[in-house]
Amino acid sequence: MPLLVKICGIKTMAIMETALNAGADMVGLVFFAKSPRNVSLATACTLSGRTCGRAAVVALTVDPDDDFLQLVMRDLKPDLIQLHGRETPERVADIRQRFKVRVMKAVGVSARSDLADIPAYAAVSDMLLVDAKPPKDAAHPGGNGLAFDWDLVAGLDPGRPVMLSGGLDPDNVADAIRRTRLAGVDVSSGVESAPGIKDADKIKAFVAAARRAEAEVGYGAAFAAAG
Ligand SMILES: O=C(O)c1ccccc1N[C@@H]1O[C@H](COP(=O)(O)O)[C@@H](O)[C@H]1O
Repeated sequence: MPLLVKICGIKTMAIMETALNAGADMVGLVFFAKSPRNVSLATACTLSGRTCGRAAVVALTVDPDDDFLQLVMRDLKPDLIQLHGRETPERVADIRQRFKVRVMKAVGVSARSDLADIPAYAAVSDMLLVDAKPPKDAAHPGGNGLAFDWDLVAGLDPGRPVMLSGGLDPDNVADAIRRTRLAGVDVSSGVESAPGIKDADKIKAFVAAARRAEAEVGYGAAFAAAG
């Protein structure tokens, strides 16, 4: 399978266009009021319209309630809901079933013991995202630009595609891909010039570096060989 590259926290048309032209497979729209990347539903719908099917639209939510999800599903119709809060496996299953939507559950990792929850989430999610566990006093559950020990998730295969995030940037993404060989990479802070301000050159550099590493590692080759 080809490597998936997600650019998260897009707020403007120009940056959406940059991410699409750079070759991002997934674009993330953040619905979290405390985030510098937060967008309104109306803005998200406008941004999403620009994709014209060139990338999957991901709605990033944190412990969303059903009323909010109903609006998101009615107006935005995202390809995927990213759940980046304290959603239990039961709640993930409930959202997936109730709203008939694909879900990607984020799991915070700082130690091997954090991987214990992965099988339960894999059983009820379409994809997983492993991210740095936020510090206890962090204002945000993600988007903190913090990396974790990638060796903890190297080759992780819970039966669902797993994306890597947390402190990735154009300079370290190739190493992260080589070391983990996960299904995809997701970035927010690492392609910004300031919190919430995306940098077009960094986005292009990030996607290019990820694609070079993808070719070097041979993503897709094993899949093709397997038939
Ligand atoms: O981006 C945010 O502001 C955000 C807010 C709340 C939850 C998650 C958020 N972002 C996600 O966090 C990871 C890591 O981001 P970073 O590259 O370390 O900044 C990524 O999946 C973002 O989608």
